[in-house]
Amino acid sequence: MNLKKLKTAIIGASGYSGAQLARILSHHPHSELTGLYVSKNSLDAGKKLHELYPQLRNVVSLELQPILDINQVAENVDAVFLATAHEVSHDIAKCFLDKNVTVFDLSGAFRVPDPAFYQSYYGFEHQYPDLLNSAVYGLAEFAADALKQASLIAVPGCYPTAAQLALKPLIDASLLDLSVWPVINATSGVSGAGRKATLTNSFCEVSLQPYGLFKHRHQPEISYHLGTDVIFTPHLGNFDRGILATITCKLKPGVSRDKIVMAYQNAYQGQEIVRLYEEGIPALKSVVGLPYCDIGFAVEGEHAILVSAEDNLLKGAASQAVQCFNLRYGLASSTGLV
Ligand SMILES: NC(=O)C1=CN([C@@H]2O[C@H](COP(=O)(O)OP(=O)(O)OC[C@H]3O[C@@H](n4cnc5c(N)ncnc54)[C@H](OP(=O)(O)O)[C@@H]3O)[C@@H](O)[C@H]2O)C=CC1
Ligand SMILES: CC(=O)N[C@@H](CCC(=O)OP(=O)(O)O)C(=O)O
Repeated sequence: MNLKKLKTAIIGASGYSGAQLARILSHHPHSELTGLYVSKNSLDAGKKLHELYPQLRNVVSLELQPILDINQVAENVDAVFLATAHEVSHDIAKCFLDKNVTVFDLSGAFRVPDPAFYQSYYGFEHQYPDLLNSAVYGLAEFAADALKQASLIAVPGCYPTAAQLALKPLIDASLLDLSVWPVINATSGVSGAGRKATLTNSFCEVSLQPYGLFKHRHQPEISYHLGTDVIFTPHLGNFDRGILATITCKLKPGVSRDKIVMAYQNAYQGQEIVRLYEEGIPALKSVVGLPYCDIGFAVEGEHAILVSAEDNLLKGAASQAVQCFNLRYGLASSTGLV
């Protein structure tokens, strides 16, 4: 492929997903990583990224810069990755779009095209309904065509990625009895909460525990994009990285194991990043540090249990954003990732 190197920048580069992006984009064959940005008053401004993440020594050489003039940053890049809080992404995406910069937003600011959803689940009034309508939801394995024309890409949430990759092929193939809502139980490592210290994610406080029961913002994100109601319960686990989702669902009468295998194979044929287990069940240790989502399942009578595993910072955030970048610019989805 003859694509020139595209100039890229990361906003929120000192955060957990921003640092993963920096690692990936600094050796991606079609990215020239030109800037790593943090907030205007960030205590990390002026530091090299490897001062925060020693594993990036000799991998990423750029310094973290305070974002003083967004327009100036926008004038000098082709694509920007927003690894920032929802409210920050919401406020700054338009500045980049106005300068014809393609925006890959890792936050939830543009994932569901319904302004009322933001008031209920994110606690702010969305100011850009037109952008909500034009944003492409970047569940990479299902969005290749839409991504080719996209200017604003809403990278799915970490739990929604794991849940949808397991459920969507079976829903699309009409194998599930959706009068019984699929039940998604998923456990995330603490890095899912971001780098800023809080009491709930401090070492001595973390203990395996469900949270956000019936109220987590990822439930409507999953339901909207799957087109069906679900019960979603996230759990916080006492490990740093990874999400494991265990999903129970009811099959339509007569649906066999073979039909499920076929539905997954049809959906993921040629998709390197989703790995199907025809035997065995995925575990976190097989995906942490890697861009894959592993999917396995078991069937008993009219029920199936689906299991998906991913690294929340990679397939759940940074590497999926790079898959979207690849597809946006006509590259193979896994370029620079495997
Ligand atoms: N962690 C995860 O597993 C996942 C996260 N996400 C989403 O990705 C986004 C980033 O998450 P995560 O990496 O965890 O977050 P972190 O809290 O780890 O990092 C946030 C980053 O944003 C910077 N920042 C804060 N305010 C501003 C600002 N006004 N302008 C520019 N930079 C700013 C912070 O640096 P400083 O404060 O020093 O300026 C830091 O670099 C969030 O929207 C999150 O919901 C999505 C999927 C998974
Ligand atoms: C363990 C943990 O706290 N996880 C985060 C979700 C991860 C994430 O960042 O998802 P979004 O991009 O949708 O915010 C949470 O439950 O809020």
